[in-house]
Amino acid sequence: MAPVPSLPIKVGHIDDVQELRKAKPATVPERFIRDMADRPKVVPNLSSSLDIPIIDLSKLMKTDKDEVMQLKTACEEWGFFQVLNHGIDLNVVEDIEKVAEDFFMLPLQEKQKYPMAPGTVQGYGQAFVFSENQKLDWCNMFALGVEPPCIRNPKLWPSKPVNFREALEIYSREVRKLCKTLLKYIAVSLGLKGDVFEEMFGVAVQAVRMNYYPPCSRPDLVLGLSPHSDGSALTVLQQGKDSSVGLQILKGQTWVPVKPIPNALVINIGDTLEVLTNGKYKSVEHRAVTHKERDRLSIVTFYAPSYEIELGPMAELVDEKNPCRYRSYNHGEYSKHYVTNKLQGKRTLDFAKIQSKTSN
Ligand SMILES: O=C(O)CCC(=O)C(=O)O
Ligand SMILES: [Fe+2]
Repeated sequence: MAPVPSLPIKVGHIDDVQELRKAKPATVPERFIRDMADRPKVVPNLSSSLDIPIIDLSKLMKTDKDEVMQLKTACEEWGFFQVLNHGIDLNVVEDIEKVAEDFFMLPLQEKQKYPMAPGTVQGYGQAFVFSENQKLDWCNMFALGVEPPCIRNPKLWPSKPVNFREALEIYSREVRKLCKTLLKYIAVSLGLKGDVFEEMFGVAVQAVRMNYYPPCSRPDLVLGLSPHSDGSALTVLQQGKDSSVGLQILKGQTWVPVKPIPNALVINIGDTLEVLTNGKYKSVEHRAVTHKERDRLSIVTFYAPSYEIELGPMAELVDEKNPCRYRSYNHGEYSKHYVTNKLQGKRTLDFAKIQSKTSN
């Protein structure tokens, strides 16, 4: 979450979706209704045979060869996996969920004490809205920069619920450890030294976004969150315990639902890792859909290198068969590019792609 320009941005009136839900208008307001091609197909109870891979971290930490292979396949073929035995205490996971839920359930007036200014990405509101005619997501967001301390905006850290700050600090510390561990084994799975990312990243940037999706009377017309890939190196996503299925990832031409598994965390490869691995491990487009009766909560941590570093494909992953597919750039610049553009699939990564006939 890099700083964003101070140009005035006109986004028009943005309805708060929780308030809309309470008011129960006869129709969904036009700004939320997607163009035909972008609408989610609602396929009731059709359980997809495709499931994203599951990785057991306790096995990885014993450098179990099979598990490292599974991780490699998960990163190469899916860009997404669920991690079991992630080592984060259940209380820590439950506490963050509780404070996030309590925050979203506060009266609007209280939440609006922490507004996300148009064109910025921290605070309460809707991120990635840059114009009056842009379609809106059926989602309320609350996002905060966490590490390093210089990216924090203390005015946006809420005083209610009272234990919010403490729960977020503890959770973020644990997720940071998890990201470092995962990156170590991701490096191993690439045949690289385990500490290669840790050494390269400097003081890593960590931000959290809590997404709350109220039920929507017409889930067939709206999206909870527009299709996008994450700008991070790695993302850790916690799905609320009682939440409906909502996250979907694009595999080929199919949107595959990510079914919540109790006590698992969802991990995905972000754009930064795609660039560093020269496209061997790709970020994958994903989106959220809504449900007619059930709400959904997700708590998402983005983990990325320091804004200071220059990055590009790692030399070990570039050769004659795998020519360099991305240019080198400053990570802070990419972050700024990411947060100043609307979410539109993987288009943000065009920033770094070297266009060639063979690139995809
Ligand atoms: O709510 C979800 O499952 C998706 C969230 C997400 O992709 C994001 O916040 O970047
Ligand atoms: Fe995402």
